[in-house]
Amino acid sequence: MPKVVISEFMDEAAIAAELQGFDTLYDPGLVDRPDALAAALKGADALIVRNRTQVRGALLEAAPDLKVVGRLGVGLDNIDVAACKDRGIAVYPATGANDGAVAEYVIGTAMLLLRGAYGATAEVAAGTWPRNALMGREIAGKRLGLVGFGAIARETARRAAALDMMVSAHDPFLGADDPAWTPPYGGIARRDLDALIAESDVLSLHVPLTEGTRGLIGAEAIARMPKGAVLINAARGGVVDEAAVAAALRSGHLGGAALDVFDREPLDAAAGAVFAGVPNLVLTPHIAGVTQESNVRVSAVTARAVRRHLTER
Ligand SMILES: O=C(O)[C@H](O)COP(=O)(O)O
Repeated sequence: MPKVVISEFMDEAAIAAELQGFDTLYDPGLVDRPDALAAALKGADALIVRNRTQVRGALLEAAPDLKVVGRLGVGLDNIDVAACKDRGIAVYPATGANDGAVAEYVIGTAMLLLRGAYGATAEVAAGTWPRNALMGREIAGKRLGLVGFGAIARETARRAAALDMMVSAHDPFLGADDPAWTPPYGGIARRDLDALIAESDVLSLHVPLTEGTRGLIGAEAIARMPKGAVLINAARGGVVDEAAVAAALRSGHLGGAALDVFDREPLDAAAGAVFAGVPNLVLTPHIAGVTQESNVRVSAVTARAVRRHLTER
């Protein structure tokens, strides 16, 4: 009976539906107990992870029988994909299953930060009536700039267009004749990165963390964004310089920012100190892609891929 180890949280109904008949160990706390995880991996055929379990080096050494890794998400930066390939271990990301969740996060934070009206509950309840101070901006007519134009960015673009935004994107891996630039709801303006940064009222990042994207949006790039622009990073920490974002919000050059991902996760109190008292800032704990609905989809897709790999090969 194939043995499956699951080291981070997932939807238990998907385990019951897709992995019945397997010797399954579901312990979402294993990620924080490396010795227990290594012991559990002895004789394991499959491992299912989110983004915290580091599937490389010592872990792979501890799992000589591993045949498949299921990734409950799309980013693969916690997996040494080349080492897995060398060992004949298949890796299945949950491609497409959390696109909508991230797209809603981007649209939601863009509207929240442009409007700026939703943080006054205590003042209003206390009898202050800050109408002029809370006169914010509409999303309609603003230009959304997408850095990277893969599946999540495209879902974001579709929602943005429905809200009457203008949409531009930069993606060096997508040729000018790719049909993605001309979706049925209207054209996406194809831009180089400098032009995109200079013209976007809302700039949203949709790239993996690589040598080429680390530090992509630093102080210099932020200075070239229009005054009052909103920056959203629900992609990967390290693509954005967090201290530069904090400084630009304090100076008022940026009108708002939403950061869901960080150079160091979890963000500890020392690393988070840079954000203390910074205005117009939304910080969330790497949750843009994780909703109740996406957890169900991601878990089903991943468990199914693992089951098929173990039974149909
Ligand atoms: O890569 C992803 O899909 C997101 O970062 C979410 O990842 P998760 O599996 O850790 O929720």
